[in-house]
Amino acid sequence: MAKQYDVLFRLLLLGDSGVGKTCMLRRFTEGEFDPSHISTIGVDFKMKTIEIDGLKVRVQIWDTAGQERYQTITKQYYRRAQGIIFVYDITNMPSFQHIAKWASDVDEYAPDDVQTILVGNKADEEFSRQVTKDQGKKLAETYGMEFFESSASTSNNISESFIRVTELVLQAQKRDVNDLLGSLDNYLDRAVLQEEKGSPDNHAPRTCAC
Ligand SMILES: Nc1nc2c(ncn2[C@@H]2O[C@H](COP(=O)(O)OP(=O)(O)OP(=O)(O)O)[C@@H](O)[C@H]2O)c(=O)[nH]1
Repeated sequence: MAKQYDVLFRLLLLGDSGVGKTCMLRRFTEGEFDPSHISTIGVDFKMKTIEIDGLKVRVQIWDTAGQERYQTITKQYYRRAQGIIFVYDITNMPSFQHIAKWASDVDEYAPDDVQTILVGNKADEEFSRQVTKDQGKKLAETYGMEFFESSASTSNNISESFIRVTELVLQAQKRDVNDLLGSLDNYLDRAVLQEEKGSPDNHAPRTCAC
């Protein structure tokens, strides 16, 4: 059967337990919201195909458990991630403060070129807000990340967040390919020059010793 997509990217959701990672993923992949909280055990994943710049991009999104006791398992998934969404809950200040710890783990275990964004979820719960939008923006700036506030409940900014991190991964891949082609061009130019220099036509005629 013909492949149904052009590229496959691996994304990871990271953040404290209860910030809404599973709900965000379900909202994005299935368009549904379930208000019950069943903590993820270890990791789980869902797939979705989206179209960006005419390319069919298949995203494999890994939903990690926020609970400390699963960290040894979840860290094993950082290594293969190309994009990461850091999630905190705007009604839960500690979940925002812990982003620093999640980011430092990513520094340690994920590839250097991993693309990251920051998302403050549960933006529908304005009345219980503990983290201002400005605080979120500033933290994102500190890490050089783009920032969204989302709600898995109303679906506000859910697709936008997943699509944006996928776009960033795609752009990074294109840059890598262009860099590679640039190096290959340079290499070929140098090889042609060498070849021309080494060619007998370019040497002065040798005097015969005989
Ligand atoms: N009001 C509101 N509640 C939300 C939202 N997203 C998630 N929740 C609720 O928050 C609770 C936790 O959501 P989960 O998606 O299970 O959280 P999680 O981050 O996956 O948690 P772990 O699997 O333990 O890491 C659930 O009761 C959800 O209904 C949201 O955008 N708005």
